[in-house]
Amino acid sequence: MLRAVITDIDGTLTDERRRLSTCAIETIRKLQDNGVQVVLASGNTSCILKGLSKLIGTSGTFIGENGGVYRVGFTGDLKILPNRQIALDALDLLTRHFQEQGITLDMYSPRERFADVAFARNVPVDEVRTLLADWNVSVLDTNFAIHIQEKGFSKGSAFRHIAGDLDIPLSDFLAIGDSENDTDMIQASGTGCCVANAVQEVKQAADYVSSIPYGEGFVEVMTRFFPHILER
Ligand SMILES: O=C(O)COP(=O)(O)O
Ligand SMILES: [Mg+2]
Repeated sequence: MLRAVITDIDGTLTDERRRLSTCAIETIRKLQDNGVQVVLASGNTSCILKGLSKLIGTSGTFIGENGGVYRVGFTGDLKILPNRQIALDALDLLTRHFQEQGITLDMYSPRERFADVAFARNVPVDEVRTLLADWNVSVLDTNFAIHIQEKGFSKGSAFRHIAGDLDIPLSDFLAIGDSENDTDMIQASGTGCCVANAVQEVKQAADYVSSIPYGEGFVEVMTRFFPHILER
């Protein structure tokens, strides 16, 4: 039985300019108030996730940095899993490579990250992947940023830890997202969904794709799967 939701943020609860959708927030509050645990799962930093959990009104459980960090409930400790040094060493190589082309990487929240590194998409992600092909790192393009992290960590891997800690089977979760960093989380859940603006890889992994994009698409999916709460 569906009793928890794990949701991506950028592109799923926001519009294309990263502004939170107010109807998605209202929907999360109704779910949470009616006993459906809502977990945020994002490439964003734990600072942002702590604030959003409180201000949106979720369960307090979140995944940050694409599975590099997670916390269970508002009082849980922040768990930091990967070795960030590997990502920093890879970043060094990228910085020198793009510097030679006169391009400076535009880093996102470098001081607030414990597990990965993230930068703007003003360099070709394929070139980044080629440069790091032999490294023990994953390269993720979220449509909002490029992230580098030690291999073996993802939203899906942190999701398994969280489901175990909460004692809720993965099959009782609905997962929803939009980008390649959401694919394994969507596959691991009992009900995998995505919004209409999702990339093709995610649409293929999902059981259900909304007909409308972004936050309104999130509301559409939740109304379909939790009609007893949201259609009242
Ligand atoms: O941080 C990003 O690049 C994207 O974040 P998201 O995982 O919430 O879409
Ligand atoms: Mg996203």
